[in-house]
Amino acid sequence: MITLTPKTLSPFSFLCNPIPKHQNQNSKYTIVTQYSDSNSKPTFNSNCESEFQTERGLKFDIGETFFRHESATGRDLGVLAAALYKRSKGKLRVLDALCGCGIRSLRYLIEAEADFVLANDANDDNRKVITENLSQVESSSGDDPRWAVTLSDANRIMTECYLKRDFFDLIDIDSFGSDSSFLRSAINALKLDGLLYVTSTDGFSSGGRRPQQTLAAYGAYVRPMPYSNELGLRMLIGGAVRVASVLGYRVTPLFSYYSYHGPIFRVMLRVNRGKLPDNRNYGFISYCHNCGSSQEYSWAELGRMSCPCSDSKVSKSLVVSGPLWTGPLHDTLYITEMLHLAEEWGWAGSGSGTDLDKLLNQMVAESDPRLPFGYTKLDEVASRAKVNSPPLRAVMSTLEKEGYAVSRSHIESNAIKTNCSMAGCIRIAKQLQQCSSAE
Ligand SMILES: C[S@@+](CC[C@H](N)C(=O)[O-])C[C@H]1O[C@@H](n2cnc3c(N)ncnc32)[C@H](O)[C@@H]1O
Repeated sequence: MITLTPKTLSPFSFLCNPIPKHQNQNSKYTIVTQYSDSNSKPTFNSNCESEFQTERGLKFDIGETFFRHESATGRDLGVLAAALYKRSKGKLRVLDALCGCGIRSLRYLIEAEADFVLANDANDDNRKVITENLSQVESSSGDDPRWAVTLSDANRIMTECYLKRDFFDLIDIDSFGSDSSFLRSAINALKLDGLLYVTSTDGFSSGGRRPQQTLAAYGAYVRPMPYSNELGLRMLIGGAVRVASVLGYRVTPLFSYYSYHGPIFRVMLRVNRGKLPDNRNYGFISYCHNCGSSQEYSWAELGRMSCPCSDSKVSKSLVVSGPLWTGPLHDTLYITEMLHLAEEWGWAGSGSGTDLDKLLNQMVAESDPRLPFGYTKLDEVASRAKVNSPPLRAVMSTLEKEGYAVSRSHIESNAIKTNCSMAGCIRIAKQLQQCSSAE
């Protein structure tokens, strides 16, 4: 058994040329450093110090592992995306690279019906609890193992898989802080058209207060803007775009999810052969503190940044972040199918009474291709219009009546996504104030 602590990590930076991937790669899984021992199935006994948890009806133990109840929604989304992948491809091999207690592995096995899950965590102490949890699932189906546990550094296990041409359909990177150091080996260990689910919890730098850190971790200089949490998602995707392109791959997001618990930024990416998008979807975003408008710039336009407002203070007022992913945050078709699957499973739809229902519906609405990046906070509109904060529903229905595209934002409750300018929103806020004063 090889057990490494994060400090013994090698970044494997010598691996510059990816091994060719084959879509239907069926090689037998042989490289795990430690298989679970299926003959010594543990029982859940009353001597356990920690109590069992349940999630979507599944029982599991967390022992002394790091576990966040608040991440259940992120796990729901991962399972839905994985289940759709399995339905369309007929096969699903998952690498849960930083598995904690193994709850994701369990859910990928049971709910997404993964054919095989490799549950890995660098912490040797987690072995018992991961194995206990996964032992609820038969360890093999015929001659084929259904799951295995390794206690290795994530980069090491992913690189070993890559070198053995043992590719996965889905790799889940649920890391502390930034995901950046795992991206290269994860992308290498994925099958073509595979899914990469990455997480970042370094909300401080995503908020734009640490541009030097975001530059180091994600290759993007990110400044504070009113929609900083969306920039955090765009920075995460942009970081993956950059690493993937070095290796000859391109990534596109299936969904992007922000949760204020943490805060946590999660994106599900599809990885395929390709290059950086041509001046599209990977560029710069500006925000003018003077007029509140935002713009997108390609690399070619870098020297020509200015704000449409003609105020002389403009150059001081304009802040720019990038390079970032500037394309869609969700794949409309995929997220819609996820919503339908959630309804089929009783996780969403009438009577489910869950936040997942609301979240998926908002994500579908957000994925309207007419909507630009960012969102407009109604408090900012009110402050610029010098009126009370306008009611969200009234603003949305006025915008719709005027022919604008509009949706709520899953990231910020009192904000809208719209293709109406800040000036237009200010006008509407003033009109609404006048109407309410006249009543
Ligand atoms: C955020 S927790 C995982 C939570 C789990 N995925 C869940 O949904 O409950 C991060 C885990 O990564 C493990 N870890 C930290 N650094 C690692 C590394 N370099 N390689 C593998 N595992 C690592 C920690 O032991 C911890 O269990």
